[in-house]
Amino acid sequence: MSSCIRNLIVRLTLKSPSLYNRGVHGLVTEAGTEKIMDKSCAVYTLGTFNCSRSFCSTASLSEMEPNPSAKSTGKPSELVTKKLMDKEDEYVKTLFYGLMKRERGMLARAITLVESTNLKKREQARMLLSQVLQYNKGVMAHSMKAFNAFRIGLSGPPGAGKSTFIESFGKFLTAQGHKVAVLAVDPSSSTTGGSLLGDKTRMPELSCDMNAFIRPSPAKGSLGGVTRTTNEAIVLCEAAGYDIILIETVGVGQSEFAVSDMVDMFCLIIPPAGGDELQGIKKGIIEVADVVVVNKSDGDLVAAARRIQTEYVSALKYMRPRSRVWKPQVLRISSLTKEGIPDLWKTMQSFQHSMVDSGELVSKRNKQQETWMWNYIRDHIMECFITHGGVKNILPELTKQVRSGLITPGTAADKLLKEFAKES
Ligand SMILES: Nc1nc2c(ncn2[C@@H]2O[C@H](COP(=O)(O)OP(=O)(O)OP(=O)(O)O)[C@@H](O)[C@H]2O)c(=O)[nH]1
Repeated sequence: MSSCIRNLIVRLTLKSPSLYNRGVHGLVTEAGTEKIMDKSCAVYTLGTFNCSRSFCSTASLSEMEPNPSAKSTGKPSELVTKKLMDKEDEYVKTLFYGLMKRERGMLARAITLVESTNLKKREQARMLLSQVLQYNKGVMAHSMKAFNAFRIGLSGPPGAGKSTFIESFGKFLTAQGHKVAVLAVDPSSSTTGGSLLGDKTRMPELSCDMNAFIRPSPAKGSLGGVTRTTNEAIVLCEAAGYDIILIETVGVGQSEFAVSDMVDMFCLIIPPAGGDELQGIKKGIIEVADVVVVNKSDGDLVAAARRIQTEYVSALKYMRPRSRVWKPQVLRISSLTKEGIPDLWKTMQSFQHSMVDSGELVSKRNKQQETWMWNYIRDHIMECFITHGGVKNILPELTKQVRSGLITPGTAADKLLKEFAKES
């Protein structure tokens, strides 16, 4: 029985000699039209395709035939830049198709590319990302969804049990057929020389799971740089078919706030302890939490976990709601016994539905795109600033003078900015 492929993104493998000889490279379907892309990146509208299967995300050309009544319009598309397909960008092309094929190794290499500071690689990363963003947008349009993946931010003080939680929660999700990516944001790794976040040894079972992808935090970088690359890694993971992205952060600097700016839902994980033990939690972070998870609610710790839950429930009552449709919840779980994890997932899904149905998720993501752009600009300007020859020459002396109180920080900043304004 043949059925028509409509409104879907389909990647073709280059198997059909006739189409291949005509230079046909792949097929992109877009909002009701089916398009075929040739090697020079011109995109031809070919009408509908017949397929022996109702849907497959990857289809070989042998399974498809162009509709004989359809005509090629021969119009080039602006969707795909010609540059991408040039020979020197073979690597970008390999990565893009590797992502489409959902190869974990290619995803890891693609993330390494976006993390690179090498100028040529940055250019390649930009090409890859524009292709991937276009692809993700197409997938969303065709599946009529407001998102490809559910992005969940996780934060909490050291020892709260984040990695134990990610291990249990991740396994719970993959058992339900989800594909889970774990990314980490840890700008402190630039000073400690290496990050433990996202370290696979902290999640031994999940790291062996074929439906999970764990990426440690980059070993160096400013918060701006790390969040930019994390934003980009999210987009790459989505293209590679991961439908749940967990972004873990340590409570260092402003990293939790940066993460809350790039996720759909922000989840604060705390241990059943108060006072000094909760010092790691920054003021204000509770205000951005959509759910507070009291972990370790097992054995002798259940009573303490209940007490903490009550405290947080009353604290949240006095906070100004950030959403019209969602009130932050406080749940108790045990990452060791896995008790409470199914209920937590239900709560997360209910959050997701409310946000999608109300349109809040779309506006949140739109706003996040803008924040991402500004972070990118800030990061780039800072990089230009500190690598500027003149600035580099006077920075150590001026810093010394500011520290010893000889000049005001404002005066030093003015001098540095004046130097920066000169040609390097
Ligand atoms: N009883 C109990 N202990 C737990 C639970 N979850 C984690 N732990 C323990 O808490 C300790 C810290 O757990 P981790 O998962 O390493 O905590 P973390 O937040 O990742 O810690 P950092 O790596 O320091 O950021 C370990 O000894 C865990 O075994 C839980 O649900 N119940």
